Amino acid sequence: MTENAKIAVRNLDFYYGDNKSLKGINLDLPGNQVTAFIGPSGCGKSTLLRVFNRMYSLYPGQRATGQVLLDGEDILSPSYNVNLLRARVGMVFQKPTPFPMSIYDNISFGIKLYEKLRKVELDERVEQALRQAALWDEVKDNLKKSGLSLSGGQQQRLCIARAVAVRPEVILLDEPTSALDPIATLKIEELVAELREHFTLLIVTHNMQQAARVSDYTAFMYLGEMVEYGPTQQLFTNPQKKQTEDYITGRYG
Ligand SMILES: Nc1ncnc2c1ncn2[C@@H]1O[C@H](COP(=O)(O)OP(=O)(O)OP(=O)(O)O)[C@@H](O)[C@H]1O
Repeated sequence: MTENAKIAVRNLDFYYGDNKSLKGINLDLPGNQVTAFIGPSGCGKSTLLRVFNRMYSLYPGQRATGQVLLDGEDILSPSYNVNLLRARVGMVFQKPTPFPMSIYDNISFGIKLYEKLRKVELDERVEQALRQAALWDEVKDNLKKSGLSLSGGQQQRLCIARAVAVRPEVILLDEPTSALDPIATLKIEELVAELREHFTLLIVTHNMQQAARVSDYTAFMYLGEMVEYGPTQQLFTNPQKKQTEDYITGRYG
């Protein structure tokens, strides 16, 4: 394992029933960086992302073999507590999914699951999370309003605030801008770049320009395999594999 790997993936296979969707993945992901996962539809990007917080374990018939080491500890081990894992590895989905409750409660809900805070401390944490998600100025006078009353882009930033509020180490983003307009998309991209100061971010995107704009490292996947992984600039300007070159120049996918 390289010394600065926050997450090290070792010989990871993933199965939906009998269907093998990830094949022998090996990867070292650095901390406090943004890594983008790209590749044609069905190549396994979302499947891989969902392994990092064991989201798949909610579904019978889905299983992973191999190792995923978070700071050296195997999170796939049955003895690794999944609640602890979800606190360490947060997730933001494709469609904004605020809870049907107030903006304040959307944020405080997750914090209360893990910590007992006094009201003033909770207020501070809610404000801090909303500031980190670049949403505070827009909602500070309306914290009691429903999270569902916000625009799509604001709702997605609320979901990011909800994720950062529990102070995870890693944040998984599964195509977080695909339901948003270009301006809301730009805001989320800027936010992702800022958040790397405090978190390790892993983002699945269909959009190669987005990967090039927001990420430090890019992983190109094809048919369940990790074809190429490296610094984003190198992968886009000087790919080492022909498959990568074909994909980024638009020859397939
Ligand atoms: N719930 C499921 N049951 C069975 N097979 C699945 C399931 N979800 C995904 N797969 C299969 O696993 C493979 C990888 O899918 P995955 O969704 O991870 O790809 P992806 O790269 O994220 O695709 P997209 O860009 O279209 O979201 C595909 O062959 C897909 O058909």
